Amino acid sequence: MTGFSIAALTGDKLSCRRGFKPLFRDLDLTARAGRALVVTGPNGAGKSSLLRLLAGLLAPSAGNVRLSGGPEEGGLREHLHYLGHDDAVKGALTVAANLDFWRQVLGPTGSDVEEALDEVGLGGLGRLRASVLSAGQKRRLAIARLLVSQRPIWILDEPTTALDVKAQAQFAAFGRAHLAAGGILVAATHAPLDLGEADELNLSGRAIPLRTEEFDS
Ligand SMILES: Nc1ncnc2c1ncn2[C@@H]1O[C@H](COP(=O)(O)OP(=O)(O)OP(=O)(O)O)[C@@H](O)[C@H]1O
Repeated sequence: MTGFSIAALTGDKLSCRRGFKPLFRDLDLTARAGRALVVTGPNGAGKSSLLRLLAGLLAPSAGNVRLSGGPEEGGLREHLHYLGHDDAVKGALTVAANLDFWRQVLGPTGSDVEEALDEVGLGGLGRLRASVLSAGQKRRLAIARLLVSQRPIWILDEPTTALDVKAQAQFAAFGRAHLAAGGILVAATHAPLDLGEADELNLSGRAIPLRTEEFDS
């Protein structure tokens, strides 16, 4: 992997609402190159919502997200990989065609398709229709997107869901290699990810209590 030059992804005074519900307010965070930021907290605490804010997929109700250092050109979205809960696998396409699609969309700057499938343990399955993959295999295919295009920022929502123990260890190795290359990695998780020394942002206790008038507005 090549070295990356973006120094940090920062959220300043972030506030978030989902529907009528305020989730958190005035949240400051920094994800630094070379050190994972792990977002934890109970179900419904707002981890996925925060990751969507950081990825530019959801607008904060206040505050902003910014990059420091790195190339001037391109917005945040051109520099990041976002893996949500949904694996974004098209069942009607083959495994290889799914990955090739993402390689073209995200930029073919990493491993080629066959290589990446081998790396995630899907070698030999490229010609299979993706609809027949198991849940863990679909997650492996989603993780292969991280390998076919080199992007400095990885924003990952529960990346090891459905992965067996070996695939979890493989994912951890990919994450550590990304960080060693100077990448930024933010992950929401309920389980340890084995990414080396990491910063933790725990959203429990940050939830804003609902007030009845918020149901009425
Ligand atoms: N599109 C939406 N519209 C309204 N409310 C939403 C929407 N998406 C999420 N929410 C609510 O926001 C809250 C936080 O959801 P979020 O998915 O961010 O939590 P989470 O911490 O990632 O949870 P989990 O650990 O269960 O994945 C939940 O109460 C959820 O119902």
